[in-house]
Amino acid sequence: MDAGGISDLDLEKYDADEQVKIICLGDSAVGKSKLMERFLMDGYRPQQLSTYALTLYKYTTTINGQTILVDFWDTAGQERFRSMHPSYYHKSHACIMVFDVQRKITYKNLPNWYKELREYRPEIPCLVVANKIDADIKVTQKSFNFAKKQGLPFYFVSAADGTNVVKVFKDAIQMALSYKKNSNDFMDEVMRELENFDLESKEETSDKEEETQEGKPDSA
Ligand SMILES: Nc1nc2c(ncn2[C@@H]2O[C@H](COP(=O)(O)OP(=O)(O)OP(=O)(O)O)[C@@H](O)[C@H]2O)c(=O)[nH]1
Ligand SMILES: [Mg+2]
Repeated sequence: MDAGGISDLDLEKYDADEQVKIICLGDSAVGKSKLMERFLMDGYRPQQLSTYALTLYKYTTTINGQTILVDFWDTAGQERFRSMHPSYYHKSHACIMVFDVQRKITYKNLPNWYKELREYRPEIPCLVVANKIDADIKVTQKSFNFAKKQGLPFYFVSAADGTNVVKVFKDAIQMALSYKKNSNDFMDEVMRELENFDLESKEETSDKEEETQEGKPDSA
């Protein structure tokens, strides 16, 4: 909208039929940037320094003959301070909230992220993503009930091997679009689909099994 200097990317905007903004939330090092990179470049570089500047990824896709421009926002490492600048949330249409299945603390912090999200964006679709399942596939049998309690769609993913990454981002785009169009149809459809989802069926295991290596940082 605010075209200062018009770059090639800005020009795309004017050709797009629809434009949505999708934000990513979650503790540091849960894999937010890797997930974006995985989806956008279908590649994965195992080592990278934390993000220190806000990164905006532009993605164009065609859905039902319409050109959709998606702005994916990745954080500036502000999450270390447990709070994002309000402009991060401004006019966003969907949120991908990520935790690391190998570090329980990142799961425990989800309610804080969710609370802040809802202060700024009470209604936007929010997808909960359990990342790094490649490190130990058994985690998909543990119960992570936060999403269920809040009535949010939940996905087990891996930025490392790509499991479910495309699914999450495609669903996020669809939900962002339907939010913008003020319809809950797609959201309902996804919730129904996820209820029958294979991995989800094993979720009623005990809370104990949720214990992982709490506080253990990823080795660099
Ligand atoms: N095993 C495994 N490691 C991953 C996966 N995704 C990310 N990582 C690793 O986790 C670390 C953090 O990933 P980032 O994508 O930088 O995490 P981030 O959430 O963007 O972190 P900040 O930018 O600091 O907020 C990196 O060392 C990645 O290589 C995954 O799916 N599996
Ligand atoms: Mg990052």
